[in-house]
Amino acid sequence: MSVRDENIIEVEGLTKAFGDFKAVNEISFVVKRGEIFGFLGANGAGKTTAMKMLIGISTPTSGKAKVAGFDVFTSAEDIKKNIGYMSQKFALYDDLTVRENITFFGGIYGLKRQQIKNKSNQLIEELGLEDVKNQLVGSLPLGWKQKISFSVAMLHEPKIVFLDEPTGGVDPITRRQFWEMIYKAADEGTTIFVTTHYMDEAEYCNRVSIMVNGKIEALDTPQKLKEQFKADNMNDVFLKLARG
Ligand SMILES: Nc1ncnc2c1ncn2[C@@H]1O[C@H](COP(=O)(O)OP(=O)(O)OP(=O)(O)O)[C@@H](O)[C@H]1O
Repeated sequence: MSVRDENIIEVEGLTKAFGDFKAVNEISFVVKRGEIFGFLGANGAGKTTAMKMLIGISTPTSGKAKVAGFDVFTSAEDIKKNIGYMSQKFALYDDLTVRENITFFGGIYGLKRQQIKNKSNQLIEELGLEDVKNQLVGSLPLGWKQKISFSVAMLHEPKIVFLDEPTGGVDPITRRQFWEMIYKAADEGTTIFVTTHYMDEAEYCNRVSIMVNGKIEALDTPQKLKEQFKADNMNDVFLKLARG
């Protein structure tokens, strides 16, 4: 693993309030280049809200954050060009073929026609999609869609990729394959910021933060967290924290 000593995300006292309710309440952390950073928390803990601020689509109420060197308040557009994002709900267009999806998103990310062609061919080969490249994405199993979706989020070779529960509802073998793709991207220097509800996946991260009611209550390597909470596995760590 090639975690480098360069801060690619810097967050300090970041807060998002909806009226009187603070969905994200003064969170602070840094993420290093090439790191796989797990962003955990129970439903409603504030993960998606925090992630939306970091990808430049939601303005924070207060605090500071820099992503890929750009300020979330003043340079949200630059952030969007330098990151990839795979959201929980939106994956790909079901009524476009695999190749059409790649071409469409390549265009959105500003790739040139030849680059899109090269990337599509590379991706189809790497994912073994030759036989299904002209099929509608809607006809493919969820696990395939997720893998294509991840590759599409990486089309423009972003410095960081944000994955919001990328493996939700997918079988364990496909989840494992998905994580192999994550490792490969991290080895190549891409920073991975990932939320998950699967605690076995938390073990695969370099460091993990755990959010409870808008605050980060723990942040360390899986090994250190297990020691700190005298737990056998990340599931126990999570339960101890979430239950208070
Ligand atoms: N636009 C909004 N207006 C008001 N409240 C909101 C808004 N968006 C989110 N919230 C609230 O903020 C809290 C955190 O929500 P968020 O979606 O960030 O949690 P999460 O940790 O991502 O949960 P999940 O795992 O279910 O996606 C929730 O109580 C949610 O109802």
